[in-house]
Amino acid sequence: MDKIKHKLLVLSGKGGVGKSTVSSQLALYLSHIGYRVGLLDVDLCGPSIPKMLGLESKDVHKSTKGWVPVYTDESQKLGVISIQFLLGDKDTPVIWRGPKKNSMIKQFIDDVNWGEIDFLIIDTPPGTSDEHISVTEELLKHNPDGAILVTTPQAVSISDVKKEISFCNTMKLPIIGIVENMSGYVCPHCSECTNIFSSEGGKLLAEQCNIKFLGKLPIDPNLSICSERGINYFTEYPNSSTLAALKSFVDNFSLKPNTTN
Ligand SMILES: Nc1ncnc2c1ncn2[C@@H]1O[C@H](COP(=O)(O)OP(=O)(O)OP(=O)(O)O)[C@@H](O)[C@H]1O
Ligand code: SF4
Repeated sequence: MDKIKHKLLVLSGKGGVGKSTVSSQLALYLSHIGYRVGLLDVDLCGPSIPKMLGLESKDVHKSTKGWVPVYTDESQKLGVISIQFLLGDKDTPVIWRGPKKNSMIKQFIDDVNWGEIDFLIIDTPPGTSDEHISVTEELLKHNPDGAILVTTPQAVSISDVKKEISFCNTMKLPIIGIVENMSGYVCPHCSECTNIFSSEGGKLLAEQCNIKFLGKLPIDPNLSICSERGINYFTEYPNSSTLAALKSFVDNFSLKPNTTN
C-alpha cells in the first residue's frame, strides 16, 4: 500500500447513482492518459466492476508476493481486484456476516501485490455499512488522499450524500470532492443538454458544505452500452463528452503530495 502514490475511495449514499461507473471510468481514463492504476471493488454483495470492464470470466491468482490483480490488457496499466474473481460460481451470492466481510477487506488492503502504481481507486457499496468502516479504517493507516462522493442531481440522492459527508467527517477521512452524475442528457444529434433529473443539486451541495465540486457527468447511452458489454469506452468513443468530464474531474483534484519512494 505504501508504494501507491494516491489512494481514493469512491462513495455514494444511494444505490444506482453511478458509483461503479465513475470508479471504472475514472480508472480507465487515468490509465488511458498513461498512469498505472489499480481498481479495488469492495462491493462484496454486488460487485459490478468485472462486468463493466469485460473481466467477468477471469480468476485471480496468488504469487509469493500476494494476490496478482487481473489486468484489463497486456499493457498492465489497469489492474483490478474484486470478490467476483474469487467466486467459483460467478452467480453464487455472497451471504456473509460483518466479521467475514471485514476480514476479506483487510486481505484486499494488505495482501494484493499492486506493484508501484500511481492511483488506487476503491469502489464501495452504497451507504455506510461494515464494508465502509473496514475499508476506511484500513485505508487510514496508509495516508489516503480521501473520498470522491457521487450523487445524482435529485434531492433524494443529495440528502443521502449528506450522510456520507458526516461519515467522512466522523472517520476523519478527507473529502476530495463531489461528482454530479447523470447530470443532463446530451442529445447525440444536436448536442442539446436536457436536464432530465433537475440539475445543479451536487454543485449546490458542494457550495453549502464547502466541498470542492469536481464536475458533472452527463447521461451517455454509449457509456451505458459499453459498461453493459465490458467494452473500453475511450477507445470506442475518443471524442465523447464523458472523456471531457473525466478530464475536468482530474484537473480539479487536489491530491496529497506523493510520499512514496
Ligand atoms: N453517466 C451515465 N450515463 C449513462 N449510464 C450511466 C451513467 N452512470 C451510470 N449509468 C448506468 O446506470 C446504472 C447504474 O450505475 P452503477 O452500477 O455505476 O451505479 P452504482 O451506484 O455503482 O450502483 P450500486 O448501488 O449497485 O453499487 C448502470 O447500468 C450504468 O451503466
Ligand atoms: S435534443 Fe434535439 S435532436 Fe435530440 S431529440 Fe431533441 S430536438 Fe431532436
